[in-house]
Amino acid sequence: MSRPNTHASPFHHVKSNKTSQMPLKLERPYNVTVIGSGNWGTTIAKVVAENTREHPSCFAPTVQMWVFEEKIDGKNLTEIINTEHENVKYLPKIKLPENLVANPSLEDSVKGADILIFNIPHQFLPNIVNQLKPHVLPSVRAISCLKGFDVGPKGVQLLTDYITDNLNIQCGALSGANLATEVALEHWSETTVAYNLPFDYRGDGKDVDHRVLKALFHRPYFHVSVIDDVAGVSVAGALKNVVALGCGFVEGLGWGNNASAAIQRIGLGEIIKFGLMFFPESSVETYYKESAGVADLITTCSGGRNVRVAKMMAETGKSAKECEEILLNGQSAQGIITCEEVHEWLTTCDKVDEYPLLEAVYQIVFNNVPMEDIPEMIEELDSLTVFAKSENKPTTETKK
Ligand SMILES: NC(=O)c1ccc[n+]([C@@H]2O[C@H](COP(=O)([O-])OP(=O)(O)OC[C@H]3O[C@@H](n4cnc5c(N)ncnc54)[C@H](O)[C@@H]3O)[C@@H](O)[C@H]2O)c1
Ligand SMILES: O=P(O)(O)OC[C@H](O)CO
Repeated sequence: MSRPNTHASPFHHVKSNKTSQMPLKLERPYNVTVIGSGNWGTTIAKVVAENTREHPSCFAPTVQMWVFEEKIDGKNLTEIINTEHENVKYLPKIKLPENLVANPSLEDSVKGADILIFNIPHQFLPNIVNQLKPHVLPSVRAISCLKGFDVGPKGVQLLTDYITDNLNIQCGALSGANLATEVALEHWSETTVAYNLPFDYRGDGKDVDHRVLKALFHRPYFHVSVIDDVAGVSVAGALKNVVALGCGFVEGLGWGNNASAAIQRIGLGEIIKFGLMFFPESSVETYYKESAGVADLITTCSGGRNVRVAKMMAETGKSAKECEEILLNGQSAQGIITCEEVHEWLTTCDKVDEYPLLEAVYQIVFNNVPMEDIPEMIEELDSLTVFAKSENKPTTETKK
């Protein structure tokens, strides 16, 4: 079954040109804006600003970074970033390039931009996109670093498609095994960028393509692979956060590495199944070959914010929201919202039973189901004889 009512955007399905060995020559340098300045938003802005500074013939050196303004000890965060070159709240102790300019005005930050990089917790996307609508031309190209889905009248939608549909611009995705602090410290890692050329592609050297994106994101410490599979990259990035909550539960219960590995194995299976069922354009190879696939699952389940929040839930009995607030100082654990979106969608299409782990995480987070029940909740039911819990007598339940 694929998504009902999915809007067929005029943009999506053109295969991109491959990265070639020829030096990159553009008709003019592109202006780049990063929308968002949290833990990952600031890190990606740093990566990009280092590259724009190094390649002035391809990119205007100054990178605008839109900041959701807030006061830190009575001072505007934008002012602190622009004078101390540090995001003291969301990425402390990391020096930012001086050509990265924090801007509190969304409208002003995108003025003249050729490339927009979306990097905010995805619950804020609808509001941001609404504000941007009058200010973004269709010639602009975008990359989304967001993790999550939009579930609404169009069914389950990728956030890249949400951006395309609402702003009428082509949008790709960036995702990988990328804990922000490690990338910010310039420890080596890999990432995946997925992008398709739009139908109104203006031609080599006149538009954003795979080579431009590689030049924009690749650093000696941040190795970029550019592919076409926007759906695969997006599905893997969204769902691994839900799986990471499951890992946090078993870790917090003290069940050890074997239990965490079991959750990741089952999680990977459900991620691939979800991708192929609802986004059949995604490629199974992306889930196990790309950094955005299994590698991101592993790193997120080892040291991400979702695993930390879930572990604290197990250890303290506090709710997900309470733990997020206590642990993350304004940052967001996206798995909490994503498991709700996934539950809503699977309920709508009557497929909840086919995703026992994703559903178990939702039930634990939102309905206080005991996390100790995880093994029974995720038991694979296909052609198994299951013992009815209460009476301890065999029943035969077979998955529909
Ligand atoms: N942090 C990571 O390690 C990491 C790595 C890869 C991908 N991601 C993904 O990147 C995306 C952005 O994550 P992040 O870590 O940069 O954000 P974050 O979790 O640090 O969130 C904090 C940001 O949200 C902003 N914010 C708060 N209220 C807001 C509002 N009402 N409107 C708009 N913005 C508001 C804050 O100003 C701050 O910039 C997420 O989808 C996340 O899953 C994160
Ligand atoms: O800290 P998390 O759980 O939001 O995950 C971080 C990244 O997505 C890891 O690649």
